[in-house]
Amino acid sequence: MSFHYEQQQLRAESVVLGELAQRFGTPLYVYSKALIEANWRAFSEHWPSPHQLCYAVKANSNLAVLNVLAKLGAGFDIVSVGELERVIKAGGEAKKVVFSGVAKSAAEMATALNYGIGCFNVESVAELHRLNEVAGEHGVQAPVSLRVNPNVDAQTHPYIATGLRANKFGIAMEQAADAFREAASLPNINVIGADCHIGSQLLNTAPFLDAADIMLNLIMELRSEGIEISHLDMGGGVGIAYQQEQSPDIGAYLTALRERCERVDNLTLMLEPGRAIVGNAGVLLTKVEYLKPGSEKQFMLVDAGMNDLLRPSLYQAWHDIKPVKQATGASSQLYDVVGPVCETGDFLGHARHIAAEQGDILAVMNAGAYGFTMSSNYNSRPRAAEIMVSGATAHVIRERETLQDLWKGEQLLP
Ligand SMILES: Cc1ncc(COP(=O)(O)O)c(C=O)c1O
Ligand SMILES: N[C@@H](CCCC[NH3+])C(=O)O
Repeated sequence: MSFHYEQQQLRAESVVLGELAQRFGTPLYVYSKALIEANWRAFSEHWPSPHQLCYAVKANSNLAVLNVLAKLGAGFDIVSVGELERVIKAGGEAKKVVFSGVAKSAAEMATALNYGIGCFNVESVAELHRLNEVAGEHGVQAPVSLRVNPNVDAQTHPYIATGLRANKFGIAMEQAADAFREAASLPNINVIGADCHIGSQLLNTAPFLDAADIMLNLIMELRSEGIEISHLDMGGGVGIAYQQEQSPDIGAYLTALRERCERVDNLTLMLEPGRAIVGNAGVLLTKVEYLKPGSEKQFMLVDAGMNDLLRPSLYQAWHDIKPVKQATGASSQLYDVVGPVCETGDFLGHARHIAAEQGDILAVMNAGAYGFTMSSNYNSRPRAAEIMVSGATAHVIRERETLQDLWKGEQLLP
């Protein structure tokens, strides 16, 4: 299944990636439907009842991806009205949506209330008051969970750690109980949950379990005061193997989490996985434009850049880079694989041994999460097309942007 070589050709399920590059051009994102489904089931099959899994839409928000997950019964974690509208368009149910994000506007709150979303994950007391007002204007009570910042070190890249005191996310642990009391006193707020999300790409599950203990203690304290928290949402963050790391065993993690939660009665558990669902289910195909022997290094110049896949430039993230055809005759050499964007920081991989020559197609692996969703039009580069493979069939799920798309809405002065 998924991405593998067969007769020296890299395939997505049974589709040859080199043929997709020829048919649809590059740069090209390609996803495996079967792998997305298998990743989802790794969570849902280990997850106790009552439960709700909310896929984090920011990881990959293509409508086809959301639709595949909606059909498996997924809920969704969103951070904007744009993501909410995508979920609805893709057939997701508003009541299974949780709305995270530190700076929700009043207009976004109103739209979410109109759709009847499942829960607002509120991240500050100021936001709580705004939501109370907006809900009042709509004559409804807003279902609310407060996002707590448990001050646990996620042991991940500093840009994607979110659960430390110094981070902007959630309500500080020291202030959390008071914030819940305040929430419970507001007429248009219905406090139903508590949540946290300590960071992304965690390879060790111990910080999640530490955070769960902290959250469970808080929930017990609040319940003893009559504040009936009915769900605990532990966010996303489960990491994947980009290099040779050992990724967490989902079953073991969920079992450990479940055992901890058993000490609180009638508590619904929720999770918001993103990367673990789509990360390894996508690749970015790119063509070698030139080989350039420098005086110090050799460069492999490819047609995908930091605007297509930002992770290496932003986090020094490592993605494996493989030729889609093995044994082409090219000899393996050491290259910096760099893109066409006018930035020294525009690279896909440094110091890689690759056997490829001009015109060959490479696959940048594990690019299904935070790949296309973080892409941009920098240097006036149209964004890539996206393909979803299912068995032997390749479906275009997003057309390549055209040059006309680039200046849509722009106006010359009169
Ligand atoms: C609130 C929230 N939930 C879920 C996620 C998904 O995280 P991941 O893709 O690491 O599972 C994120 C992103 O880090 C997030 O900010
Ligand atoms: N964008 C990040 C993950 C951050 C998730 C947002 N909370 C990445 O590519 O790894």
